[in-house]
Amino acid sequence: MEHNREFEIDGNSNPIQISRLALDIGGSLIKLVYFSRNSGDDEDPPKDKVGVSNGVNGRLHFAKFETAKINDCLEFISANKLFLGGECDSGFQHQENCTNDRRFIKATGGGAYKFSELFKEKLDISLEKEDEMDCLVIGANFLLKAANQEAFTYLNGQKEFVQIDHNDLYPYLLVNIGSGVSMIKVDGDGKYERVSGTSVGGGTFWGLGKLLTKCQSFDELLELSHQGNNRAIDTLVGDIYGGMDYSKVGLSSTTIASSFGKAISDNKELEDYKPEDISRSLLRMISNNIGQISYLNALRFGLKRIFFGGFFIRGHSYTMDTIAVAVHFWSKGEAKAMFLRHEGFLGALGAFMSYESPSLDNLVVNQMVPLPVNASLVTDTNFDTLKGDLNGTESIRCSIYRA
Ligand SMILES: Nc1ncnc2c1ncn2[C@@H]1O[C@H](COP(=O)(O)OP(=O)(O)O)[C@@H](O)[C@H]1O
Ligand SMILES: CC(C)(COP(=O)(O)O)[C@@H](O)C(=O)NCCC(=O)O
Repeated sequence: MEHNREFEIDGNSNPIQISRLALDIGGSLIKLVYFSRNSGDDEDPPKDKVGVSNGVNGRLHFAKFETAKINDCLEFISANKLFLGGECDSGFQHQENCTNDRRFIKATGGGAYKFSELFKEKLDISLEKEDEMDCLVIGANFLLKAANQEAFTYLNGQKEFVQIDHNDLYPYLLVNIGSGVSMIKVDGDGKYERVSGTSVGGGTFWGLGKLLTKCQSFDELLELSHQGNNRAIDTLVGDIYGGMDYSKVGLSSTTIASSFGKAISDNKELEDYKPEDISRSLLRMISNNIGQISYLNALRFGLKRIFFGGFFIRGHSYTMDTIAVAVHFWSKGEAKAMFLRHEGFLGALGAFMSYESPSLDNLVVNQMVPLPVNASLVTDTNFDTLKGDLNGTESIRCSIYRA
């Protein structure tokens, strides 16, 4: 995947190369965000007040790898020269006066510490570490302000994009469902507090699911859940109340009373249960639990909007519906669960935005234009495109210009 990286930015003869790469190396996945200019993006570059072009059109690319396969990621970075392979640091290179500066790329997540030596050894790159919570919030705030058709609600199978009023964005609760779950109260740019979390997160679904179903990949486990019936293994209120509701406390007979509860009484072994039913029940249990804890934290701080990020969700309808129903049910409709198109890339985007580029001061990323409509619907099938190829990249057209 070669990028054309030589082009004019200010109308004079100084070709400037831009190719920024930022990483979020988490407990399960490595997320990459990188900017490059493709030949088809040279029309109508951003201009300053006197009409001189002061920016560049290009694309933000999003890609991910399993952290366990970090060598594949290193190979991808090297093969595509995403760190520029040049002599300059931070991915910005003004060819005339480019000196052989220390090469570094911005990285966040625990892996930025754990794999720092590996990047140095394999690619001769230093990882410049950015705080994980800082990056999550920067990434979320950026997307909620810069990208249209980013946030959406999903309830009873209905997906609706939400237009966010920038003046009414804060406060909100950001719930990042990764290997574990962080819950962050966001009051403004750089103003946030991690108010809670839980270790029952995406890694729990993947880890327990792998143990109980023998699935070898997350995608296989998620695919299984489509076909499953959680009632084959969950104990419902009706199973306990002889088919009746427990109406006095508002529990219908079809409400789950105990996840995996049937495994107690049935005289069955693990092998006697269908893997798809186990996957479905596990997904429901974990999603419902996160929905409830998220609502309780929103209630604690009087927050009405909860944005869910992290790669656990994957635009998966059952996951989103379960979380949204849990928030709606427990808040009696007061709080609203919302999801993000670029849910898993919040941290990597935040790291991307943290570059300070001496050669191009005040560089800002302006309005991001989402992919054509046919690619904007976040449905399971759309994510299949990412599912099939872990290096699957999506890209968004955007412009970068001097403020
Ligand atoms: N292709 C995938 N491979 C592995 N895990 C995936 C994949 N897609 C979604 N997931 C889920 O996303 C979680 C990781 O989400 P992420 O936001 O990347 O967190 P982290 O930063 O901890 O890696 C995994 O634990 C798993 O539940
Ligand atoms: C430690 C972490 C912030 C790391 O982030 P991740 O790689 O899971 O995205 C996250 O796993 C987490 O918040 N775990 C839950 C810790 C708790 O019980 O609050």
